[in-house]
Amino acid sequence: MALLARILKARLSPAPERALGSLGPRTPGSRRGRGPEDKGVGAAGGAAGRGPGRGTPRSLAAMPGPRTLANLVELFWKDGFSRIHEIQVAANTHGNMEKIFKSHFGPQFVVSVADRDLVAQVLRAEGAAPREPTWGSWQEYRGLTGEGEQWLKMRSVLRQRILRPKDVAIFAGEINQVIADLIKRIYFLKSQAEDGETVTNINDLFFKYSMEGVATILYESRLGCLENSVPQATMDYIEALELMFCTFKTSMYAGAIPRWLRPLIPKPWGFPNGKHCFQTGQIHVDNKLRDIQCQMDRGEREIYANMTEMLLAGVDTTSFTLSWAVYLLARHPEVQQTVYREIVRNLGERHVPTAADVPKVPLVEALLKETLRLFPVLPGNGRVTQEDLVVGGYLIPRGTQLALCHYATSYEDENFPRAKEFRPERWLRPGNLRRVDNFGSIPFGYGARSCIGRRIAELEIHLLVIQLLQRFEIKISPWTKTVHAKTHGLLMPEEPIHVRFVNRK
Ligand code: HEM
Repeated sequence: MALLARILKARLSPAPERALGSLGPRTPGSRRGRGPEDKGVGAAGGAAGRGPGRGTPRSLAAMPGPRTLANLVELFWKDGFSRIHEIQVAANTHGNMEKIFKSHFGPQFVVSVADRDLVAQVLRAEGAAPREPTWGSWQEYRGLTGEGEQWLKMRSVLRQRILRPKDVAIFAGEINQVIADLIKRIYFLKSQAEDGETVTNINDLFFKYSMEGVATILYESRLGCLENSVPQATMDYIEALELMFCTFKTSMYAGAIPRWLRPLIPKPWGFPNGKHCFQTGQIHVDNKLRDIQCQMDRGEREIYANMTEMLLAGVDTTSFTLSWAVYLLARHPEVQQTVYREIVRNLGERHVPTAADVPKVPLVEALLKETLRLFPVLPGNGRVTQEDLVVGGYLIPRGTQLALCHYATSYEDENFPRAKEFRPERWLRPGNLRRVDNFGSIPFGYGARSCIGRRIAELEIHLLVIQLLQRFEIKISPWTKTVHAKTHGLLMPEEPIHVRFVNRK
């Protein structure tokens, strides 16, 4: 049954929601809300953690950080927004004092936390409905799904349906159909290439795969993204999505421009295509509603908004991750060979995998974790403190925007020995693969606000990687040099990646 149908069914007979009373204040490091899996990462609780002393907390005035003017020059003049991830690492390597630092982005004030234990402390102290910063135009879009109680209600329904691997396992059949179409498309593109092997700009291919995959799961309808001739309505939708992602960066700039200056600057921060995407999502949801003849007396708006949000959140994130994974495999043939051997040994050369097969190839799971450690599509998670917190010895007042810099923590040798190296096998230590509280690398976030589509993304990526490697040896094209990452809202390849898909005998 499509995810939408499952959610609607749940809405008609809602499962008991978490008491909203638990939204109340929380002391830092409080153990409330800890799940059974919530272990590991030693001294994260309380106001402890690395940083200045444990006595009376210092005020924000004493916190280090770049000067406002220097920061604006870095961001606007030197295009620092594209290098947010590198700036995180640079700040982090200047010593413990700068594992927590403050910055002004025009009217925005942000405290960045670039230390594994401090990040753990902040996330563990969260309430039931953590708030994210609303910066620039994203706010207009997020307004659709709401915050606080409204968000918590809808999320509690979604959460019960798609947050565990076994919940999403039933979508494997649909995902495999999309994979079959993707593989057909690869053969077609290869046949068009001069050398019969090269596929240019693989992210374009994976964008279409991710979009088709998420739409299939959410709406139980196919968009035709992977067909040779893509339907016009789908083309319009793809265009709207692409434009929408492009506005992310401009909206970040806009958020950093003081309000009084905005009337003087032409408006780049509108979110015109959000509306378009919302409408397209609505058409699909409406179709599905008619299909199952379900009468909804309340909550339709929330469902449209959540479904649209899921589609938006599930396309670029998955496609960039796939592009990075394939790039890393192509750049590291020895790793690719080891993963391939494990697949053949445990699943065979042509067996179409199910969700139950994935744990039989732990190296495929490790490959995804290592890819996301090196290239976390969201290089940081944002939060707004809901009460006063003491972090790293500083008193952070309620309502402060926090940037949790997990790109920086992912590149710390202390957290991951030889952190710059691509070594998927580092995740194979017992208990490491499925641990959710390795705060050094939390590419899907953590806690109540963490990625709701995580299990869908993992299934889409695991099943695809297995089948790609069963069929092809992936080699880097001579046209692709070293590809660097840039932050454009998400951490994405700076140049297009071209690879050769060489048929296996
Ligand atoms: C590799 C792929 C993906 C990555 C790395 C990723 C990562 C993330 C991260 C880091 C967050 C914020 C977490 C936080 O603030 O703690 C997030 C939120 C979210 N993700 Fe994903 N995501 C991926 C795929 C998906 C997919 C496939 C979907 C939908 C099908 C999805 C839906 C969402 C939604 C709806 C939110 C907002 C959650 C909320 O605010 O309640 N994501 N994701």
